[in-house]
Amino acid sequence: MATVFDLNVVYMLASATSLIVLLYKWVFAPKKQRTLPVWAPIEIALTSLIVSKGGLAQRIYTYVRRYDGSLFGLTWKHQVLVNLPSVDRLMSQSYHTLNAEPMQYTIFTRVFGGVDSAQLKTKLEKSWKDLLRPIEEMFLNDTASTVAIERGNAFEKAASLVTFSTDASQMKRWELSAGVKVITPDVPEISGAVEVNLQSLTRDFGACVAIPLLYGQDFMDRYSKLLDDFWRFDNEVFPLLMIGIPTWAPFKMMKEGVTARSRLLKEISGLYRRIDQYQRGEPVDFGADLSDISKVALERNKAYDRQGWTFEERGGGDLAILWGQNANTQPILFWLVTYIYSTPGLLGRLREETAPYITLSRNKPLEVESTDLPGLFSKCPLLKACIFETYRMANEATSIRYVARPVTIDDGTYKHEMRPGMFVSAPHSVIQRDPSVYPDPDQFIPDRFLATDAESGKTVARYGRLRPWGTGSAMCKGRTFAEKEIITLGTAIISLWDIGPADGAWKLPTMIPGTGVKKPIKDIRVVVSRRMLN
Ligand code: HEM
Repeated sequence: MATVFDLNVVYMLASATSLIVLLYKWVFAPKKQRTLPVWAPIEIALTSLIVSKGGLAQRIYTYVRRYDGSLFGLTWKHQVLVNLPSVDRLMSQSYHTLNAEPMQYTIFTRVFGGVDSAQLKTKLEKSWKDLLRPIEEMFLNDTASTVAIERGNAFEKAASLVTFSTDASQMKRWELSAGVKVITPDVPEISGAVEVNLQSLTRDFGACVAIPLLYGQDFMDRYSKLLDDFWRFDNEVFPLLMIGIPTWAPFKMMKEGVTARSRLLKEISGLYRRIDQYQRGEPVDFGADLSDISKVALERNKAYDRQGWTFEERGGGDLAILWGQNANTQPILFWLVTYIYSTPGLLGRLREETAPYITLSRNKPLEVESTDLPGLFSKCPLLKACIFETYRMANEATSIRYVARPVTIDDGTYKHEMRPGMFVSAPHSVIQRDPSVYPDPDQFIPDRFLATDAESGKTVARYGRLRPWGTGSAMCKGRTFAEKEIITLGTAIISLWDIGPADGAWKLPTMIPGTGVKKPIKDIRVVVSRRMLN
């Protein structure tokens, strides 16, 4: 009897063990699949939170994690590298070892509407470098990015940041979602005042300057819902899709966001159809004017064409670029403007610093007559420090790579062997609110990024440990343009406008995680009036 019982137990244990082994293999075993696990973004967010808060949660996590040292994560498939000292060196490995392309394919198919298939994967692999090259040529190259910024006419547009109009047909595009309320009308000698939603106004203003540089003015004018659709997609469905929530999930936010994405995809693929007609010398749909379309879009169309991308696929491929160009830059502009106006004394210091590089008209209303953009970009350390401090407060950059070949991570006293098939992520923002790195981390203190250059003795802004653009060879390809855009638009706004809180005192909104840059939980109501020179 006892033997039968023992055998039963043995059989049960054997079956349970086999089941566990099978399940383990199914969940954790190496697979050929080269997409980021859906739970990895949650693991990155939770790890960053737990590690920055410390305490019991961190002790438990440290105990149950799979590796030691700077590596956090429960499975071999994905590891989060927290404050790894050698992270820059590790991420600078060639793409044969650490590859960013599988991550891009993941976002492309999970978020930007690409339909996962072996053919699409091959198309992306074969086109990836040709699709990135034109972006590097326009957005990373120093001269080309300055030329692009000049073409954007930001100072001229900024003179109409608010038009003091209540008639939508007379308003500028960036005012349309800003809840404009005219408080006092604008007359020649006394500036009017309008109450607006600052986030909406600044981010749409930035998008209206940037998007035509990429896709031409006709695209903006033809697609009247572009900005609403873009922000709805970015704010509402991007994070949900990234963690694998299906597009059919029955809630309003998903439904509306997916509809907005469908329109974006349709409009961008329509644009690429027109670009294709234009390049082939065929009649262009609607007789659209494509004379100001960027070389980026023209070159990308040729790259898509070489690998036989359909126009629908081109729509998804370029939604990624439209998103990359705007999703971080415009919210950073909003936070920068908010911090400049709400930090006592800062506006005056910045107006003084930037004054030598802009000539203001003495006429009313105030306008910028001429600018010295190279001077603005290279000789305004305080403004740059303000932008760095804004990144520190609001930006959450992460570098995610696929391990394509075995690699050893050098982690001080530890050495970790990473095997092909896994993903590693470096959330660079973990230190951004650490008081041992940045004293008074919740205060906006731009001067912390200023230093004296040992050779020239001049004051310069230095990034230090901040990594807003990620790191390594897949670091942001739009960073030169983005920084110049933020400097230019920020300067244009502070030179021409006074902005104050609508209810008498600045109260900065709580920040909530976004898709890179944090969002305000609620927009801020402000009063905008013309700057009056004495
Ligand atoms: C403040 C604005 C911006 C921020 C904070 C930002 C940040 C980032 C970050 C953190 C990455 C990932 C880097 C990594 O994996 O290590 C990235 C990638 C990228 N960004 Fe930006 N970005 C900004 C603006 C732009 C602009 C204006 C463009 C222009 C189109 C752009 C294009 C790209 C592209 C193409 C990549 C992928 C690079 C690759 O995989 O090789 N970004 N960006």
